[in-house]
Amino acid sequence: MAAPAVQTLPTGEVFAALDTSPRGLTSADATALQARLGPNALPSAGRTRLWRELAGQFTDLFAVVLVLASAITFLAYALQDPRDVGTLQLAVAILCVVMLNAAIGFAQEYSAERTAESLQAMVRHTCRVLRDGERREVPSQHLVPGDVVVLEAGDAVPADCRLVEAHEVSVNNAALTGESNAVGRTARPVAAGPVLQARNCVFMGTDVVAGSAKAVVFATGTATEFGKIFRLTAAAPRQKTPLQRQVALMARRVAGTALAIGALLFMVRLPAGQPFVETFVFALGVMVALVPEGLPATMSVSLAIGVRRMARRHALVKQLLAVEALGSTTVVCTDKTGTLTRAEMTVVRVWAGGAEHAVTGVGYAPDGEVADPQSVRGLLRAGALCCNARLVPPPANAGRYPQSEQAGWRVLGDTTEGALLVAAAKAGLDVAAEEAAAPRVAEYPFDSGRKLMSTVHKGTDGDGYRVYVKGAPQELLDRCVAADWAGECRALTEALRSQVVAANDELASQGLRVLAVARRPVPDARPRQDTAESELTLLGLVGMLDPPRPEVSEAVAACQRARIRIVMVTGDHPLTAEAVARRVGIVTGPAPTVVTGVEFEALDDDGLDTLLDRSGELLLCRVSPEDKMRVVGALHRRGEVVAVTGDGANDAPALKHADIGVAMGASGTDVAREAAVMVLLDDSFASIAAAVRLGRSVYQNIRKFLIYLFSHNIAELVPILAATLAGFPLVPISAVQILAIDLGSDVLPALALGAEPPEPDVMDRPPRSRKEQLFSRAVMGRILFLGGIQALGVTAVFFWHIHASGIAYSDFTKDDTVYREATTMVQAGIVISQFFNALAVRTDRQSLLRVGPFSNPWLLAAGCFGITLMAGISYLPPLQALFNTAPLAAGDWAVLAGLGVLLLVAEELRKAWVRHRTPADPKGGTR
Ligand SMILES: Nc1ncnc2c1ncn2[C@@H]1O[C@H](COP(=O)(O)OP(=O)(O)OP(=O)(O)O)[C@@H](O)[C@H]1O
Repeated sequence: MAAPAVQTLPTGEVFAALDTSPRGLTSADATALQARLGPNALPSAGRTRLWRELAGQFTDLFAVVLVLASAITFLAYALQDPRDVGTLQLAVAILCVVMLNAAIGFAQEYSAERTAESLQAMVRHTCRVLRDGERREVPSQHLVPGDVVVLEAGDAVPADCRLVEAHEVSVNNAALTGESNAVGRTARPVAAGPVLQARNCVFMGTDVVAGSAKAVVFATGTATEFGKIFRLTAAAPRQKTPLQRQVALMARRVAGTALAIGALLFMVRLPAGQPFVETFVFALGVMVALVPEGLPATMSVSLAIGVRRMARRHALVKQLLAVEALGSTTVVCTDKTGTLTRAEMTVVRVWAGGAEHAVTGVGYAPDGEVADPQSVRGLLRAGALCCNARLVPPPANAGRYPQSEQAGWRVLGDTTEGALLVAAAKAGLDVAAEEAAAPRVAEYPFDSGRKLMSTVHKGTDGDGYRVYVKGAPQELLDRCVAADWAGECRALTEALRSQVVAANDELASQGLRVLAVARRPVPDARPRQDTAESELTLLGLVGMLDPPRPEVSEAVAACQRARIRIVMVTGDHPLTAEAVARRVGIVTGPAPTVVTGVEFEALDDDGLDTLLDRSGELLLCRVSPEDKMRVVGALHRRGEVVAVTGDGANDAPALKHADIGVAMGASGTDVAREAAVMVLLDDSFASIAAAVRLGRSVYQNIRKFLIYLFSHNIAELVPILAATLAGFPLVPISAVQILAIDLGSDVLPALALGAEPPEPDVMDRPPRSRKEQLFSRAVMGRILFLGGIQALGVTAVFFWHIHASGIAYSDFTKDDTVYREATTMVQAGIVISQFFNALAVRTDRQSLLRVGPFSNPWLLAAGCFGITLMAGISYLPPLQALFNTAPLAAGDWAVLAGLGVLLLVAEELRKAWVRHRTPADPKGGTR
């Protein structure tokens, strides 16, 4: 197969040169060729990345600081005389911290990558291809050279192909050439030269941005031009979300504070007569212990859990950023067809010559009837000839599997067109025979800016050609000069025009999508588009029913409770839009603001701002993708966090511009899916609402474990400072004990908090402000409150135990049993109160009893693990030796448990007070 010459061949010779035919390959040939050539895919990234990822964990700033601290501690141990085994333990413990941290970070990144891969696999990558003379939809991986593919605006080009038919087609070759402007393509032969420059070829990795085409595949997989230049070298660095950056910044600040506290302790204790090396090692230990090592990893795990939960609710998030932004969404601009409705169009009314005709039947099965079919056959024939969609009958074995999804009739292509084909069949038309009798010679494809589509056909009686046009009635009516009135051609007078408009309004107000159909004769096969679409004769109107999705009303209500504004942005008629909006609950009031594309375009920026200022229900109808982009930009400027849905190729700019671009996974184009950060597998609005709910809960969960983790730092630090100030010669809790808490008993509850299910009232609050800092005053306040109670408790327990012994401060040594018991009580006190703390932080302002103290079993298990570990540290001799601890009496445990309960009660009282003070939580955010 001489690929370089393929561009020079006349279209008729392309098929033979590529061993195929205009009917495409046979399935058997395609399967055999696939077995020989392999799938049409590019190899995935090499495995070496794993090692790079692992190594990357040790180059992190925290890791470097900790490795240095460990090296200094080893050195200190070597210089000590006599050598203290505790110093060695500390050095080893710090190294363990580094290892553990690297392991968590690595596991998290590895699983995030696997998740991304499996999410990727959930999005369909299919293309339309002719096999055995029939149009089929197959996975792009199954393409082989010789396949004849059908391309439409919005498709990603699945392989390198030579065009054999091109209708106003243009492609974006940016991925291949860097040139981002759309370039026109033709089916005509071009001169020999580099294939990449051939204007009659399209290439894998590029997108069709307009028009439609038929093309023969000449190279697949690694043999494509894209495959040749494709190198999966270093993957693009993964962007950190603002939330991750905030946490990283905070962790760094805390690390800086820890360093300062370490230095302060060193300076305070040294003049108090403590030996230099020991004091230095102690200060270093405190510093290391206060650094929140596992925090960034816990944060990423929590985001990754959010991503997985969203995937389960049919929302695939391509960037972590979206998880975060979803939680603060304030406006959702949503499409109508497919998102709020099922996109299952059925023609129920046909209007022609002043009379309305009902059509019966549901779904795409052509079983039903058109009242008085004779009088609408011409209209339905024209509509059906001007379609690219195909009706697919149920498979032969469907009878055996009546429940199967495939059992019914399906539409391949646009469902609006599918409905027209079904209506034509119900009127007794054989569309295939009509197509054969009046073959199509040219096409001006549908685009949502023009809202029209036209095709040119050979006249059946051999006299010239006919143009058939279908599209939005308003647009089409403007181009009509006459109307077919029961077989008679009448001039379209103002009176007649108003009759058509009234019929259109009547159909639209029932929530029907209305299409007008028209025709005109032309002398030649390739009229200019503006000629083809002017001086038309109107044939009539077709009204289609597209029922709302049942789950949407509830999701709309949830968004309204969550004070998220829903703006419907549709290309449809205002009355259709309003009827559907009422049905799903987007419009409830008597007078929603309905703005059409024409009115919208007349608005300047100030006018647009005033429009958006008006609170209340807003419907934007008959708008183009450019208008959508403008509205997103204006909302964005006003500080709103905007989620916008899109499916077409020209929705891409709006999807990119929005905070959360949401593409339709089932019906959307490849281009839209690439531009979006979230893909809805089921196209449903309800999935957006579900994702917002999960996004909010991810943010809440992150706040929960931040409060949990940072509050215990206070409990670790305060007793040390108190002892230093009180002149007690030893530390109430050693660095190794602190590390045991940070890495032994605290990590799992923090992870369990990150996986908390959404709180029941998460959608009953307004969105969090975009400006709200993660470490808001409220969060800091809670850290101090909870940490303060713990700190006071354990400090009191320590000094009470020391004082009760009656021994003077200066007589205490490290080996003293009373000291070892006291220090064990401090450590156990923190572990136990952290268990209660974890329960306390589960809710922001609700009583824990409302969510149920036992509703997160992972958290309870993690807490029990921590307490068991602590019991081991207290009772097992080897651990006693390692941590310098002693066995506690039952009464001691009871006192410590009392401390935990006290913390929980204090927090419940605080929540009750907050609920009493701000019952409606008007500001949102800090709850
Ligand atoms: N295949 C088609 N051929 C001709 N006209 C069409 C076709 N599909 C839709 N239209 C007309 O164009 C109008 C706009 O359709 P378009 O698909 O751009 O709207 P949309 O913004 O996607 O609508 P929605 O919000 O309902 O999803 C429709 O109301 C219909 O009248």
